[in-house]
Amino acid sequence: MDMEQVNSMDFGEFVDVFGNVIERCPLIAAAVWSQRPFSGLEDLEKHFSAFIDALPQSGQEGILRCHPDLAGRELQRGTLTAESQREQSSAGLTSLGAEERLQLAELNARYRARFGFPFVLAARLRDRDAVLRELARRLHRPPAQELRTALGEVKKIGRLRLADLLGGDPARL
Ligand SMILES: NC(=O)N[C@H]1NC(=O)NC1=O
Repeated sequence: MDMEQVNSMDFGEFVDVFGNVIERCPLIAAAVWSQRPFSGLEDLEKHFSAFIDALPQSGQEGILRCHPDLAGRELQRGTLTAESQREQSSAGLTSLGAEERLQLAELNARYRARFGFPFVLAARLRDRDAVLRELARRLHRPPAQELRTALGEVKKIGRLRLADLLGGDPARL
């Protein structure tokens, strides 16, 4: 898909294609569509990012709450989005042993109790040991700093998903 094709999409097509760039937040793609034409992948990514940055804290936390837990109930039930399933699988989270799954569930619950939103991290960029390490590390950080980090991870996930859709190199975004 090239930018000319992206820029010629009507609203419905655009939201169909880019609606899950930010997990379960098609509203963001709907808002970004009005900013077309886009000069390239980087430009498109900037618009997603700017929308997130412009939200009040309640909206930013809402975005985080739209994310499924890593190796959580949705994975067990098979109800993850296709993108999330692929990402969690690439970090080895779909093949955890019972003990690791329990450890992750316990840390996820502690994280959610402390911050009020789920632990979010770009799973494709880590293996399962790194996921556990990061979770244990971020659990103790000040809430304002943690919100910033978590939103940074949402943007990384979005950048990788955009690069998948547009055939770009995410490292060069
Ligand atoms: N909780 C969480 O980080 N979920 C996300 N991470 C990722 O890479 N895909 C997701 O759905």
